[in-house]
Formats: sequence, C-alpha cells, structure tokens
Amino acid sequence: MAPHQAKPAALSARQLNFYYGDFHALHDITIDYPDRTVTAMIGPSGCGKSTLLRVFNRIYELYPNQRATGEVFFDGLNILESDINLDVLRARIGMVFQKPTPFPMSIYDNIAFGVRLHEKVSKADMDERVENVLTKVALWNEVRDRLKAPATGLSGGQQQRLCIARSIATQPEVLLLDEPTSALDPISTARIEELLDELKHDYTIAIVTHSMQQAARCADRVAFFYMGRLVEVDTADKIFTNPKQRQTQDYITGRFG
Ligand SMILES: Nc1ncnc2c1ncn2[C@@H]1O[C@H](COP(=O)(O)OP(=O)(O)OP(=O)(O)O)[C@@H](O)[C@H]1O
Repeated sequence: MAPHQAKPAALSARQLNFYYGDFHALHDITIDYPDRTVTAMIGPSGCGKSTLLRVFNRIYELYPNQRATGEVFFDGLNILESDINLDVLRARIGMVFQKPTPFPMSIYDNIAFGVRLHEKVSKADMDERVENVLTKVALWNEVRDRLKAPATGLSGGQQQRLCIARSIATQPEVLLLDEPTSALDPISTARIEELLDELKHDYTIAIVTHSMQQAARCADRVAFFYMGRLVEVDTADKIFTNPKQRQTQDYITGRFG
C-alpha cells in the first residue's frame, strides 16, 4: 500500500439517526472508521458520543424505545438489518466501558467465559488463549500466579486491562472503548494508552474521550461531535492544529464544553 493511500473503512455509518423515545439524539451521522486505525470521538457532554458507540454493537436494543435508522456497514453488511446475529456481532465488535466491569469470577474465567460461548476450545488451547491476551494487555506478569483468584481483587487499572483482554479474546475486528481511562490513575492510563498503540496493529479502534491530550497522544483520526451532529472528522494533526470548523477550534481550545 502506498504511504498516503487511505485505508479501507472497517466500519461506516451512513445517514445514521438515533432516538431515545421521542428524543432525536443523533442526526444524519456519516462517518468511516478506517481499518486498524484509532479514531477518537470528542465533544461536550451529551453530544452523542456514547450513543454512537452503542449503535455499533446494537447494545441499545436491550432497552425499550431506543431505535436507529440509516445504515452501518461492517464487513459488507448493514448491521442495522434485523437478521444480523447479535451474539456474533458483539463478538466481532467488542466494547469496553468507562468503569471496569469484570465478571464476578476468576481472572482466568473472565477471559474463558466469552470464548466458550463462541468456540469449542480444548483446555490447552484455552490456557494458551488466556496467556496470549493477558500478555497483549501487559497483565500476564502481574497475574500469572493468581489466575484462579477473583478478578474483583485486581486494582482498577488491572481490571480495565482485564476487560480489554476479555474483549480481544473473542478475536473481534473492532474495539469500542467508552472513556476507558476516566476512572484510572495516570500510570494505569499511560499503560492503556500504550496498549492502544499496540492493539491498533490488529484492531480498528473507536475511543470516546474527554481528554484532548489523550486524543492527541493516541488517535490517528479525531471526530468532533456537537449536539448530536458530527461537526468534522480528520487526522488528529489537522483537528488539533488547523480544524476546518470554528466550533471544533473553540472546543479544542477550551472556549466551550
Ligand atoms: N437512556 C436515555 N434516555 C433518554 N435520553 C438519553 C439516554 N441516554 C442518553 N440520552 C441523551 O442523549 C444525548 C446523548 O447522550 P450520550 O450519552 O450519547 O452523550 P455523550 O456525548 O456520550 O456524553 P458524555 O460525554 O457526558 O458521556 C444526551 O442529550 C442524553 O441526555
């Protein structure tokens, strides 16, 4: 691939609208998430960042009166179509939430649980899978001697790395991260940011963040949202040095939000 050739989109929304009952939360969102790229989603509280992430794995369908219109393409399919297998979709598009959400089970089983739902894996292969993903998230050395201990005994930063490990254990193609470091100390935050840099070689990543510094450090592309609309999306460099829209400029320089 030539250095400046655009990467194909792993995930694309087209004319996407989202409603909480009568409230129209997302307006005509059209955006591409290029393959194996980190896209940060920024914007003031309530602008719709988390709502958009929740559309991408159709988690909103667990709640009544929430609906999306438009199209979201993933691997050639519109994933908003009704005949999509949601278990498979959620294994292929993994999500990590703001607060670490380990299952109330052992460190090992936190990872093995999701894998067992989707695949028949021998004990030896499962052991290898667990070691592999824990190594990827730089947690293996910290937990290798207590894999059978409850995950809830880990620190917040370790729990969040475990949740990322759990998401990648089912070998997704896309990772959705909703403010994954907002509850973490600076050292755990730095480790997760380093991790994103590693993971983007294998996964397409969309991360919601309130930290401009984090977006600048981690993201290849940045999308700025305001009041349910996508104002602009561009390379991180352009958004932070020369955005096209005045609203973006105002937001990144702290004039509002
Ligand atoms: N369950 C819900 N029912 C009704 N309205 C909702 C619901 N969840 C979110 N909203 C509204 O949808 C809009 C977008 O919310 P969303 O959580 O996506 O914003 P956000 O940009 O992620 O905000 P934050 O940065 O504070 O997390 C807001 O106006 C919010 O009040």
